[in-house]
Amino acid sequence: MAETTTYRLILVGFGSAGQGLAQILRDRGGWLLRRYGVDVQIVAVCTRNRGTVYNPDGLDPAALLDAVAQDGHLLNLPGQRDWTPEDAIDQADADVLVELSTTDLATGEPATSFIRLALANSLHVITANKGPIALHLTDIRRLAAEAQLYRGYEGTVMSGTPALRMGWSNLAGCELSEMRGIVNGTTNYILTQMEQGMSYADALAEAQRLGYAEADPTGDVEGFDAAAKAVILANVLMNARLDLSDVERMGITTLTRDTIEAARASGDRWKLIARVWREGGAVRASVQPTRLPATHPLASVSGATNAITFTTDMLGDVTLIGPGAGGLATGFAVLSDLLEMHMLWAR
Ligand SMILES: NC(=O)C1=CN([C@@H]2O[C@H](COP(=O)(O)OP(=O)(O)OC[C@H]3O[C@@H](n4cnc5c(N)ncnc54)[C@H](OP(=O)(O)O)[C@@H]3O)[C@@H](O)[C@H]2O)C=CC1
Ligand SMILES: N[C@@H](CC=O)C(=O)O
Repeated sequence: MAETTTYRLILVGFGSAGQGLAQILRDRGGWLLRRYGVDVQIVAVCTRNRGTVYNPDGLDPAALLDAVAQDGHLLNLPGQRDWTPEDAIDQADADVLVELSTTDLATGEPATSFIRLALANSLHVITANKGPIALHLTDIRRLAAEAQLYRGYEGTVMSGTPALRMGWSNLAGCELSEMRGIVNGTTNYILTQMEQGMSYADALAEAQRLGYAEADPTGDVEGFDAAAKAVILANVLMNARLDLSDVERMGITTLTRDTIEAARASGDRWKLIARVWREGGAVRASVQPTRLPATHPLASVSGATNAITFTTDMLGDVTLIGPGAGGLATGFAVLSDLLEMHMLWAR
């Protein structure tokens, strides 16, 4: 019988992404144990308004999901705690903080403080929250290295589609001169629906219902989310030191249905394109709505699907396409970091 390693997770945030992870553990927990020898237990779930629960022997993912589906909260489950996330990080018997609270691109808080506290308390950290990684990556990396702990943030760019891992690991040894693509699922979904005749407001409401949009969708439609991802790509994969204010940014709110339909009538598509490139000794980044001819490789990338093309010195262009948003895809990103930690790092 292969050795089993147990990972006890504290989840901060149980929205679309947290529930996606719980679904994966509900449906694949046994398979993960057999296939990889990992026993992944959620021991604590902390939310802002929907309750906080703790069981040192593991909470049942199905019960967590049923409670949210039926009651809209966790307040009727056993294991209630009057805990803040800080209390959970201090008091729960756990190995990993999974930080999935709301992204705040102005301060990175409160997520960054949760992450710092977790690292100080000897917990590994996995997050899909773009605030801490776009704003405080250097500090988080340093704290994790000093404490000899894992920090994973694959889900911050293209959710479960491994854009960062592709650049960092699979393309290691190549020099990257440019990265460009569609890195926000919500806006790509909205643009695709508007091409079919749906109104902007209905398309946005649908993107929210499907769990693609940020809690404040201004972050999506005004291009801040894509700009944060451009910063993360630049800083992680090109060793840059960009801030959000360095990104030339324009969202999709200037595009009307008429503009989009007119482009479609002539075979073109509007896409929100993020671009990061080397220029002289500097790294630059932009996010702009761009009209693409139908023949362009990104023109047919539709819905919440994302795509990124890495321009490399040895392979030329390498393109990765896959889901860019959604609970299950983001839950998978967390799982992929956990398995990386298990397979390459923590053993
Ligand atoms: N959804 C997606 O497709 C993707 C999301 N991400 C990122 O993952 C994170 C989670 O996204 P998602 O699940 O969609 O977001 P949701 O808005 O669906 O859920 C956010 C969760 O965080 C909780 N929360 C917010 N603030 C606090 C706080 N101070 N303390 C404790 N809990 C808090 C909320 O509590 P309550 O339930 O009480 O409101 C809620 O449970 C975000 O940072 C997002 O940017 C990254 C990639 C893709
Ligand atoms: N709101 C984001 C979620 C993933 O990062 C998006 O739509 O891409």
